[in-house]
Amino acid sequence: MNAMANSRRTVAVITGANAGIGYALAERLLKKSSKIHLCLACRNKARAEEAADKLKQKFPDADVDIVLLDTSSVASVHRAAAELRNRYDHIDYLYLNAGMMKVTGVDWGYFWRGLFSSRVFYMFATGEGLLVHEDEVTDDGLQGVFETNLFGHYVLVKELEDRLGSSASDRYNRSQLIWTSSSNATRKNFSMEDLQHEHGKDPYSSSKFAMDILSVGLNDSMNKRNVYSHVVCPGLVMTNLTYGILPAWFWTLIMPFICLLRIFVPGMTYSAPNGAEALVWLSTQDPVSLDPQVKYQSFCGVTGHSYVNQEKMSIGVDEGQELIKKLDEIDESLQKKCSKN
Ligand SMILES: NC(=O)C1=CN([C@@H]2O[C@H](COP(=O)(O)OP(=O)(O)OC[C@H]3O[C@@H](n4cnc5c(N)ncnc54)[C@H](OP(=O)(O)O)[C@@H]3O)[C@@H](O)[C@H]2O)C=CC1
Ligand SMILES: CC(C)CCC[C@@H](C)[C@H]1CC[C@H]2C3=C(CC[C@]12C)[C@@]1(C)CCC(=O)C[C@@H]1CC3
Repeated sequence: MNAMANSRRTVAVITGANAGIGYALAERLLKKSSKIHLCLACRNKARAEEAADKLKQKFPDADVDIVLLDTSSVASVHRAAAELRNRYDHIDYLYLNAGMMKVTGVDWGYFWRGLFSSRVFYMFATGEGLLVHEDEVTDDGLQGVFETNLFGHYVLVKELEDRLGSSASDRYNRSQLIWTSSSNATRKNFSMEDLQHEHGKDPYSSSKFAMDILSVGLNDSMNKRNVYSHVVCPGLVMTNLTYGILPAWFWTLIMPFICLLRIFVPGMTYSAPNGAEALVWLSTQDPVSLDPQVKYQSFCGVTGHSYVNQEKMSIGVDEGQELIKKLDEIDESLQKKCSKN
């Protein structure tokens, strides 16, 4: 039995919920059950309020609130976690969805070569090697993509630990961590020795692969407390993130081509509600029955119907443990730095 079927109120917190996939997820969860309490965890107050108002207009009975959270700042994550602990004694679904990617261009030479090669469909499905990335350093002194996509979320999970899951005896008090990962996550862009991807060319892919490893590690350490972690790949979705790569008018122009491409590349979900399919589906599943080594992908048929596909990952539990140890070290060193200042 999952939390939806429980009589106490079901609480879902979604990071990056004011736009794109996070907002579509919020809408779809409310459509499915008006009883769910949603908390939109967003970095910008005006954008968060606008999203909450829009949801309340569409679902007048909905129970929606906001919390300010910037995953690129550990201080903000601590404040948000304290606020969430204050408001809720239990969180059923924690969607770790906020994310960013800084792209300066598309490698069109690589694209055209790929178009006439055997890796053409893989290229469209993953975008591997097609984008030219840049990164920044945050006020915490960490790499921006790493902190925003992964580390800030990890600290949030740690800070909310006593609001997640339960003692093993109360089997209904389960929590699910649902991470928005990506098909772009590849092992070859990740190194335990360069966790923040200071020296590499694809910080986004690195952060998403680290997310896949982290999820496996969290299952190992948290399943006994009834906390289950899973990664999702929403496919290629038209959001502010993709409009940062190519303009909206271009994506609209090639929409028929993208829909046709679904014959070979079903991850071309295109719309945010389609992209949210696997995120919604996971909330309906008994997490105990799910495989921690599977990535849940939102797929779409040519006619536009979305469905969930499961892709086996190949990640060792030892890798998960090692990553957690390294993230804890970064967390401790930041805390030391804070206490000195
Ligand atoms: N679009 C796609 O094709 C794919 C997206 N994804 C992933 O899906 C997730 C959602 O992205 P998507 O909806 O596409 O993109 P959007 O840019 O539309 O949404 C991203 C959300 O994350 C928020 N966000 C960004 N940085 C921070 C931060 N530092 N602190 C808190 N919130 C932040 C944004 O807030 P704000 O509005 O204030 O900027 C926004 O709400 C990301 O993790 C992305 O990597 C994965 C695969 C494919
Ligand atoms: C004619 C067009 C379809 C050409 C577009 C080429 C590329 C810009 C895109 C092809 C595959 C896309 C892709 C992403 C970004 C845009 C592409 C590279 C992502 C990397 C976006 C973020 C993700 O998390 C995964 C996406 C995979 C596919």
